[in-house]
Amino acid sequence: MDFAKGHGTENDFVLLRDLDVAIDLQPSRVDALCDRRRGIGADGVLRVARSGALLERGVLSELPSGLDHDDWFMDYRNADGSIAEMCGNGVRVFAHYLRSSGLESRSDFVVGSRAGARPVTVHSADNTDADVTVHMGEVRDLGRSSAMVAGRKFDGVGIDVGNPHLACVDAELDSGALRTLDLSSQPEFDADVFPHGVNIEFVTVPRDGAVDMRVFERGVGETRSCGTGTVAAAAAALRFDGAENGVVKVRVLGGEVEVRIADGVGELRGPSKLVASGTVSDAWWASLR
Ligand SMILES: N[C@@H](CCC[C@H](N)C(=O)O)C(=O)O
Repeated sequence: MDFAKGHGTENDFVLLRDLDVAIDLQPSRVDALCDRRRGIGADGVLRVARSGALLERGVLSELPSGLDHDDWFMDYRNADGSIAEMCGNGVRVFAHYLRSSGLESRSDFVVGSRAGARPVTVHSADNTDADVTVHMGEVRDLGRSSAMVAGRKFDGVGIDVGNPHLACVDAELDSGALRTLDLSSQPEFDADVFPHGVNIEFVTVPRDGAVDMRVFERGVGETRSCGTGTVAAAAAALRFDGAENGVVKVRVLGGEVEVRIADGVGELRGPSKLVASGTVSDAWWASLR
């Protein structure tokens, strides 16, 4: 089984090219593949296939809105094997892989996700680096909620970007305090508001159009970046300033991305890097249960 490894601002993925949808991605296998000691190591897995093939093989029960059979589909799995609706950094890396592997030659095309179609613009791409904009769709308000970290309460706003987020812009959180926040375990959150779990962003107040962010991802733990999380953080930061629309630079542990929010719709621009490719041992893969 061939794989590629890539990351978007150090949110890293194993990509599996599976146009026939023949690979069984049961959770225990994804978990092992993403394990940084037992496997290759990654925050998630991106199966590369077309929407129609995933539908025919029963991986999708229906085509998400706006997708045609021929559209590419990013079949995303979190490191613990759970399925998530969307992954913003993943879409950039997925689009980069399509271009670098020769599967796609256009600069503008659609990448499907369980949250629906996510059109991309590939501004530049070579075999290692790319610069990609993802049209992230609707940014929906889920109301106010809060998270607890080490006995400290963080107020935030629930935001749906295809997947659920709680973005906590905190006036007392400067970049130093953000750095020392202990995100080694799951922050507490209100399961009545987020019955399917939530990705939680801790965000400094906007200054000169930029914020710093750390994130604890559902199904993964702390990651060095989360693309959908940066869109949620940008929306929350704009709202903190009393604005609905604008452009926000979001600095994460693994780099920096630019988010544009206009009329309730998000756009994410940032880098992608492809760092390796190789073969997963068939015997090892078959031995996983
Ligand atoms: N890292 C991703 C988000 C991946 C999914 C998330 N963990 C979830 O369960 O919703 C991103 O870049 O958006």
